Amino acid sequence: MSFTEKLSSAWRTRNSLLCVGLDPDVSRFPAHLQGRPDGIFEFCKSIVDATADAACSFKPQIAYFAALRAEDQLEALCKYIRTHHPDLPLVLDAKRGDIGATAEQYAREAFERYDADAVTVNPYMGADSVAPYMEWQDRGVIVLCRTSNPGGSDLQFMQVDGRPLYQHVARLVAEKWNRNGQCGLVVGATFPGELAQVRAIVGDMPLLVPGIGAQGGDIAATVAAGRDGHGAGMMINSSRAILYAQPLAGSGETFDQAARRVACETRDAINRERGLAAG
Ligand SMILES: O=c1ccn([C@@H]2O[C@H](COP(=O)(O)O)[C@@H](O)[C@H]2O)c(=O)[nH]1
Repeated sequence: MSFTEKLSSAWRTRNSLLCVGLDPDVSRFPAHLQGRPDGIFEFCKSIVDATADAACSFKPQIAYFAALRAEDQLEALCKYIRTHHPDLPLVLDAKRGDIGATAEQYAREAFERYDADAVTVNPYMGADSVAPYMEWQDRGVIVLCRTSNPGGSDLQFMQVDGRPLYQHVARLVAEKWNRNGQCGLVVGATFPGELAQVRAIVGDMPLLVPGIGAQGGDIAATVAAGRDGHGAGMMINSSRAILYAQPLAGSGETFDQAARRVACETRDAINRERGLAAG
């Protein structure tokens, strides 16, 4: 099954547009997982199991693993997700971009080593820098378009031939790069106006939408701007707000139970804006 088929199926069967981001920050782990050699894997595994039925996908961010020389734990986590939650797409957030020969190696890293269903890439180096990922026709290639951070405007808002650069990226991907129907775009929830512009350009292409939760993006505005013709079309990512959810005072909640509660609340808040019942 291709990435886009798997994602469409997950949207339907899980009744969720929530992508759970896996950005493990050891300093925020519960005490019993700090200092353990497998602590990153165990933390993420608990989050994955606790949130899987509220999610349409998982998105590990590679930097959090690589910075701690914990790529082996990322490998183990990816294998765990594919074995225990095989119906949920695994999006490796790596934001790669380089010349073709090097991109071939990055593609192998994402799709062989980690066996991800999709990877995020940077379009700045152009068509030949993304071509090696497209060779993996059953995998997704998710291209940065209008990122969620304020500094994204420095380049992405530059006017080129009367239109902001991010709109050229959206058009280029939709009209030229997406020959196999395997592409998606990253568009931040922090910019719903631009999200609506991108949706108008790319039709039903899947969008990875980070920026709700810790970055403060508005769920109602995000759903209104980014939904596709079927009321889906987005993986709306939340990482820190779910991973480090505070257990309710006096409730005895564990960290993963708190994460589950926030994930379910976030899924339900998204679904309310889609006009769907909670749960
Ligand atoms: O434009 C972008 C692209 C990627 N990200 C990534 O998404 C998560 C967001 O984490 P939160 O804790 O929910 O803020 C993180 O992995 C970023 O690297 C993004 O935020 N914006």
